Amino acid sequence: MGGIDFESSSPNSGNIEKESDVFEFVVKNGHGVKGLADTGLTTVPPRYIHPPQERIDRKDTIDSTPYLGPPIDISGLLELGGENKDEISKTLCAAAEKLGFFQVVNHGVSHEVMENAKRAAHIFFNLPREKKVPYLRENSPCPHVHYGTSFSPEAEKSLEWKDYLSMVYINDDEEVQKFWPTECRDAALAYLKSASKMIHGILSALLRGLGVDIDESTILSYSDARAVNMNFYPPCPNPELTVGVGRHSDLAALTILLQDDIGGLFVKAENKGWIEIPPVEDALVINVGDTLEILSNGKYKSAEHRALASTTRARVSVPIFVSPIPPTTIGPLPGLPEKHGKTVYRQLLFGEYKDNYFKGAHQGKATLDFAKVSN
Ligand SMILES: O=C(O)CCC(=O)C(=O)O
Ligand SMILES: [Fe+2]
Repeated sequence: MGGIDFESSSPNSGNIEKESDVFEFVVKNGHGVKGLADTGLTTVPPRYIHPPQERIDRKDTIDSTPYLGPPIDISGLLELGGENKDEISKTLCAAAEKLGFFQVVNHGVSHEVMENAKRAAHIFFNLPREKKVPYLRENSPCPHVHYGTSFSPEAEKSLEWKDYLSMVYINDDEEVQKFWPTECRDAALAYLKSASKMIHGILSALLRGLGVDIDESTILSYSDARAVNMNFYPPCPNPELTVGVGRHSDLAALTILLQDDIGGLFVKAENKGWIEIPPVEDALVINVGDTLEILSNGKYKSAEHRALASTTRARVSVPIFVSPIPPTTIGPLPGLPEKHGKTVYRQLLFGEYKDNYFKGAHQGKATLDFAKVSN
């Protein structure tokens, strides 16, 4: 892992001692936290140090057994006339209700497709800065692709030890996809496409499992927009002082997360404590996002989660965020408030919810307050 190419970077590179220099170097000049890690620093700069209550310590986790079952084999859900469809659907609904996170196997995405997606993430983030800066939000040729670091650097007191690339997919419009970086376009598209059947199967099972009438076109409308993100957590000298991703719940209806073999994904279990979702070869992690919590009137949990960087290896994860498009109304499905005897969330546009979600720094589960009915 050599040093960074100071020649081609900013005028103040080579001197990133001051906090403002760190921000300039990592965020503004697009070196990312990868560029910072490559300088060979031995302690994280103050801007990366999180308050003690936000830091992640594996020793503080609680036993996952009551919350996280074994990976769920969903092959029967995806096959035509699959035998144990009902049983699988019930298992998925119970997991979405209990923790909001579960793992699936036999989901239709091949080992090769998953390996290629992770490899593409490593390839992209290992590119020289010059190849990545064209995708910074302010430079990006298309609103459907951007490269960045941390969640909302301008708004955050402490930054996340993470760079990411986000690629939005609406349909097979090659005009849009042609703006995705060539280094990861094919791998991201193959992953997205082979996950499609599983996404529909899981979303249908969860929505139908709510026990109210819902038609096929409504189910489909909640997954009209998909984004593949590639998260990159470079090796970190002090993972105990910083966070890879801070506490948040996802905006999406569903998230399909491909994590590598390093581990470090932690989920809050019913306010009892944090559990780690262990890497399982060929499994995908599925989690309920805020949108599905809202649609389900609070029955399914959009759990708070966060991620830890590793001292020795670069960790990658590749989530697919499955959402409606902005003009879609979200709110408890008709009939649910009556069934539950209460209305937890109001009806609002997904676009309104999204704008509020991205307004500032991560707020844990507080984002959901925006959609709560006022009492
Ligand atoms: O990297 C991970 O394991 C989690 C990433 C995550 O939570 C996200 O991208 O929303
Ligand atoms: Fe997340």
